[in-house]
Amino acid sequence: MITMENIVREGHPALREVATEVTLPPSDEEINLLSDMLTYLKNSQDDEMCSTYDLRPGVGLAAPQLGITKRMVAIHFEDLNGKLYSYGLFNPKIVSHSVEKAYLSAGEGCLSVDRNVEGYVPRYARITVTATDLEGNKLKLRLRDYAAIVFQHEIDHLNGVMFYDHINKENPYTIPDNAKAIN
Ligand SMILES: O=CN(O)CCNC(=O)c1cccc(Cl)c1Cl
Ligand code: NI
Repeated sequence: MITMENIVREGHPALREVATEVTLPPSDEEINLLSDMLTYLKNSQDDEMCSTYDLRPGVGLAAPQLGITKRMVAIHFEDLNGKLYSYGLFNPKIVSHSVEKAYLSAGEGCLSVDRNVEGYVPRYARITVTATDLEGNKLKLRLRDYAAIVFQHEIDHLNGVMFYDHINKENPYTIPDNAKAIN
């Protein structure tokens, strides 16, 4: 099982590389890895597992955070309307996005960042993502608000981008232009 020991931290080169596309169909090793990434997220959202294995909670995880520069991400969370987003994705790609931006008023955090970095992270309010899931289905996901933000945080990891790269250096709490707050 994946634990925090497997997660690389700031300074590890994998976090600043552009990850490589996975050749489809994925190998058994790649399928098992992506499945283990999804399991990490589920474990990290279970109080027992969290305390037993000293896990930090997460709603997404990208392979570069394990030092593996492949375009694979796992997402697992329930939004405020109770909609479950649970995906293991190969080669996710943002194919279109809104002009409007959005940001989490609570800011963002990252398992690969062992410190609190304050400030608003401006992102697209709505995105369309194509990807192949763990079962080999080609997906086209239209995402908005919190889901859109989480997917962008993960896809950023595949491009060597950290959430704080987006924060305004002069004033971290600058309200980004044309952006709406998401609580
Ligand atoms: O790359 C994934 N992680 O680092 C997992 C830990 N961070 C989170 O779960 C998290 C927390 C707040 C906002 C966003 Cl957007 C995310 Cl993604
Ligand atoms: Ni992260």
